[in-house]
Amino acid sequence: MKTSIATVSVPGTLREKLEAIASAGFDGVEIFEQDFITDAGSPRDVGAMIRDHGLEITLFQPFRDFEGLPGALRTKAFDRARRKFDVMNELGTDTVLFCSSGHPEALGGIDRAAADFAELGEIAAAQGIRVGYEALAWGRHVNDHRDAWEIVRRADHPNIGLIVDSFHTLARGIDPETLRRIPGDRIFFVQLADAPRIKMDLLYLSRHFRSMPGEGDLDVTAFTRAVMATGYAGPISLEIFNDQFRGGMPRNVARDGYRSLLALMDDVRRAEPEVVADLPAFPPRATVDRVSFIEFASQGQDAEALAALLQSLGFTKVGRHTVKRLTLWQQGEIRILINAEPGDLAASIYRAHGTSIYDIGLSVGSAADTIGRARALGADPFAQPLSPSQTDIPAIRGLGGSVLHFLDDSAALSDVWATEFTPVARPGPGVGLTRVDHIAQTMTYDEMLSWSLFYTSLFDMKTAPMVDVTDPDGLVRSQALSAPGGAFRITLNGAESHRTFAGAFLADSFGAPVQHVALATDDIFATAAALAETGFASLPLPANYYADLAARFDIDPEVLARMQALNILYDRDAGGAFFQLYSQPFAGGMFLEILQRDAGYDGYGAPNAAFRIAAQKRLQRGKAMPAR
Ligand SMILES: O=C(O)c1ccc(O)c(O)c1
Ligand SMILES: [Mg+2]
Repeated sequence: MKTSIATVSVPGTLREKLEAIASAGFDGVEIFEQDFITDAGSPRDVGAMIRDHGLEITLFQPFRDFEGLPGALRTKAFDRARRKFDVMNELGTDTVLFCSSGHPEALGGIDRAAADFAELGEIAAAQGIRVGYEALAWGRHVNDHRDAWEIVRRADHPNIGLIVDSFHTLARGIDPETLRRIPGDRIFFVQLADAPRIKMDLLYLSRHFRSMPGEGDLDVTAFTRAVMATGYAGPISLEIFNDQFRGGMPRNVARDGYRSLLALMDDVRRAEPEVVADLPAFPPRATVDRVSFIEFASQGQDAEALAALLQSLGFTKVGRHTVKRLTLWQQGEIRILINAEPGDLAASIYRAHGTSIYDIGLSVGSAADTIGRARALGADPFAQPLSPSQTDIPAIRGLGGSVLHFLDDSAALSDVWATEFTPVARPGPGVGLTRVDHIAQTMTYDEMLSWSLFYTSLFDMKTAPMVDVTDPDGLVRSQALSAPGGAFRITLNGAESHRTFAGAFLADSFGAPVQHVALATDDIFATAAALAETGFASLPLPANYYADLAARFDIDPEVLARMQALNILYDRDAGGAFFQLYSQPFAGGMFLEILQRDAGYDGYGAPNAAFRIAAQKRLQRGKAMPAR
């Protein structure tokens, strides 16, 4: 299988694009004509530069408005084609994409278009060129791959074939199974792109909102399975027009593309093993059973303040690391570490970001397989010097330079707590916190797709629809990802403005990755009552919020009064009820959440987010204002 990506998908100058594409691991590139024209090199020089990067030119594109034109326009279109074939020969590529015409004077008619392509086929054959015809979803007369195929079939020329693009088929709601009846050797090229399912003009959606396969809502896997089942053996190429990617870092965009393409082809292979050839073998998506630990980087007085907060939340300091300045706090199955070791990554994280959660330990089916898949998909492995008594726990880099460690039931990894920590106390009674429900990460809006791809390509996790959260000073987009049964949940919060609570946290902490952690209890009223005794300060909510709850839901007035007294928030959906309680912000905008969810409630209390943010900001402003 040959992997490819269109130059239009990656930001930068042509040279920057090629460097990024080659280093991500692609075999080839589609040259988007504009990227070639803007370069100062001759076609031969550009071709040589591409090959010097170890890349093949898989396609030259696009040639627009060719078929169905009358008179002089038709003559000019053929002349244009000849000139472009010459350029292609100098560049060193033999396949070109002709997209269906949008020309206002194009006449339509399947036989007219077929006749144009039959004639073009002769010219192409003489110049050693293969022409692939693609139906644009907004083409004037041809906007469906089935019609494009009929034109190619009737043109009946060996140098004229079909090009299919998942966007054009899936965004129009055309059943991808219809591809299975096209002979694979008549398909000259395959382009892949995903997109969000939003009602929008298709041209606009395609030119601005395409995304890497797996980042959107289209069934690119079904499309690719159908194409591969035809026997198609040419390049598989990404063609992604996306506004955010245009402003991104070339290397990151190319790396994400390669990651998404490999994950996709692996899915196709697992569904239809006989249709995918020469894809390197790597393990399936990892199953995450739970969050095994959460590690803070903190030192000195900040670490003491954090320890006091954990104590007020009912955690017990149960262990001290045998060699490092690392303490282990526990309650239920929740383990929290505070790392004050001077030489560790934790120390540099603390210096750069202040107290922050920089390391998350996940309990997975197989730590070795998880690392195997992560490496295959281009994740960065993480390691730091260990003392001889320390266990080498497999790890990779996560969001914002943070770390993800993987633990499993293997002999070496299952007893790290016993072997590396000296017990200092038995866990106390606690306040009823049982497990980590979810981890909330904050990033810029432009990074959201990249991080959702990171998690969904590596772990068995699904994305929930994006929701808008209003902050008094801007909008925050929030997307949840969850493993089956909610065993592991992450919410990604994309801030567009530094003035939002999320954006200010991001700016003030120089990009620290975790803004809050939600801990589960089976009885939030009992937990809140216990917390009232420990000196824990919850986030106060206004009476208006509770009046609104009373209006929206049928809550027993006595229960509602207790919720108000304890600052408990509420939500309900068809699956059940959901209760939340927040800590006051600490360490520059971090906070903790305590929640109780019915088994059937799969959300995160999104309707409450705006009230939570307003309350947090009110508290911050109150603290910032001098006492009078
Ligand atoms: O948006 C376009 O014009 C365009 C051009 C070439 C393609 O292959 C495509 O899918 C879209
Ligand atoms: Mg295309």
